[in-house]
Amino acid sequence: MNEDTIAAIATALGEGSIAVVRVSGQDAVGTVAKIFKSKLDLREVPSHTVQYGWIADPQEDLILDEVLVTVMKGPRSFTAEDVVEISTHGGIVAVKSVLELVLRHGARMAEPGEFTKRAFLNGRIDLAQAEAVIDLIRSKSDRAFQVARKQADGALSKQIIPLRQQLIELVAHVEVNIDYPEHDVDEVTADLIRDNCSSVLAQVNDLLIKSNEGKILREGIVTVIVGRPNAGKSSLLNALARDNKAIVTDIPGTTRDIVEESVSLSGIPLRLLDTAGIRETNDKVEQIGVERSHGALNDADLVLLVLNHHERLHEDDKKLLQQLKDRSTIIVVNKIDLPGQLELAEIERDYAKDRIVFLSAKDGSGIEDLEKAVSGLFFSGAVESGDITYVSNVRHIALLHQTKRSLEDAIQATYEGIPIDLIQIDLAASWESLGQILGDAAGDSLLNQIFSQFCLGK
Ligand SMILES: Nc1nc2c(c(=O)[nH]1)N(C=O)[C@@H](CNc1ccc(C(=O)N[C@@H](CCC(=O)O)C(=O)O)cc1)CN2
Ligand SMILES: Nc1nc2c(ncn2[C@@H]2O[C@H](COP(=O)(O)OP(=O)(O)OP(=O)(O)O)[C@@H](O)[C@H]2O)c(=O)[nH]1
Ligand SMILES: [Mg+2]
Repeated sequence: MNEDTIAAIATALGEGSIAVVRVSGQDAVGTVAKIFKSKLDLREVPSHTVQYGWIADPQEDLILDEVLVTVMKGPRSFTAEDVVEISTHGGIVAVKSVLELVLRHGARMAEPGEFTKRAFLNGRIDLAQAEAVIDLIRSKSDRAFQVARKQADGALSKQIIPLRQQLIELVAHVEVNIDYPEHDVDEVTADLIRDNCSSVLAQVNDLLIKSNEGKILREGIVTVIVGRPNAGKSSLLNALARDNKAIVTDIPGTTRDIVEESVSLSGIPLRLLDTAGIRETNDKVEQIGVERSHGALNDADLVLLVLNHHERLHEDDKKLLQQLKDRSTIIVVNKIDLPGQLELAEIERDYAKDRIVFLSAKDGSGIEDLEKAVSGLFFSGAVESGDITYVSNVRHIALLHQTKRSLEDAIQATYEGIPIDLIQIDLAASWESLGQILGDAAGDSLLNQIFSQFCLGK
């Protein structure tokens, strides 16, 4: 258990109705008790109760704020240590002055992710669950949230733990049965290793297939091309597919139904969907097309928003720019072969430069820049694929691959007359790499790297 008591603001900084200072550690109750005035002494109150009172600077006899204080004694708390939460009035002034006072009375400022790190170090959650907490905070869609939610509850861990158990029992069993390690494996032991490794391998493969990577490799990233009529969406699909798949005319409202095509951009498989141009229309068929465009947009992993370089921004463009700014979106400024009218500054307010690509779907110039932008997004992990999966974290996927290789090596070795003590090394390695997913024996540098991605106060 950690010696020192940490504190941080747990809520977003900005105007809001309530803000929370979170304090955790051995002396959390004692620290807050020094600055909290109420009917009861905070050191005496029952755990998991809320107290009404005032935060006051005892030296200056100055009242800072009227608050509610929650006491949660370890181990029944988020960190498994004593936790005290102070709910202050919203806005940054009240909460900052309360935090400063807490820091002057014995707590130290928490590092980013330190509360969750303590929950891990104190054994309340494993590393895969802690990592899911970051995904929870970052998730931008209901589905991404659901995936993270499941993992935070230990869905992946629950599948890994029995596999590790099976492997450790195998290692122990083989250990007892080898009298002469330098000799070849006898048939009974070889069969035992093959049976167990194959069954674990099948389940590891299953996890990999269900992982994001697996889904993307099988089905491609669902990529929707949207924009106003005549922006050049169908022309872009054709340019990327190197084929005249979609009908292109200069009549706005040409595309009515969704046109689908699988393409590979720098080796990344995309399922491209060309959609009807989004606008208000009285044409019944076109209306249905526009509805389908919105539907496709909701289900997309990646969005290519096509704007016409030769025209000024339309209200419909502005709406889409706003709607898509928190999604995995690339802005495609098309028709750069024509003189520019588009108000770029307005787009650059909400979109980073590496998310904006200039091209001409007509003559093909700039298509490579789009490829670069897509692979940039993909490899940074910003593109999240739709389905509920257990494994979405690249660290977990890499460790599952490592486990798979060790298991395959062990199975192979039983056929090649390799000494048993060498096979034991492969078995132990597979047990260890599975354990690393859960954070077994995780080193400081890995933990720092993971937890530093958190926000302050988490
Ligand atoms: N005010 C507040 N709201 C919050 C959090 C918080 O820390 N504070 N959370 C922070 O993310 C989330 C809730 N997550 C939590 C997860 C575990 C425990 C906890 O105390 N677990 C103990 C005891 C369980 C029990 O009493 O049954 C345990 O699992 O041992 C608390 C909050 C969302 N809302
Ligand atoms: N000059 C120029 N014209 C282009 C370019 N891309 C598309 N066009 C022309 O713009 C017109 C509309 O292109 P489409 O690809 O059909 O546009 P769309 O966005 O699919 O339109 P809808 O299906 O009606 O929503 C056609 O006449 C294209 O030839 C480009 O890069 N440069
Ligand atoms: Mg079209």
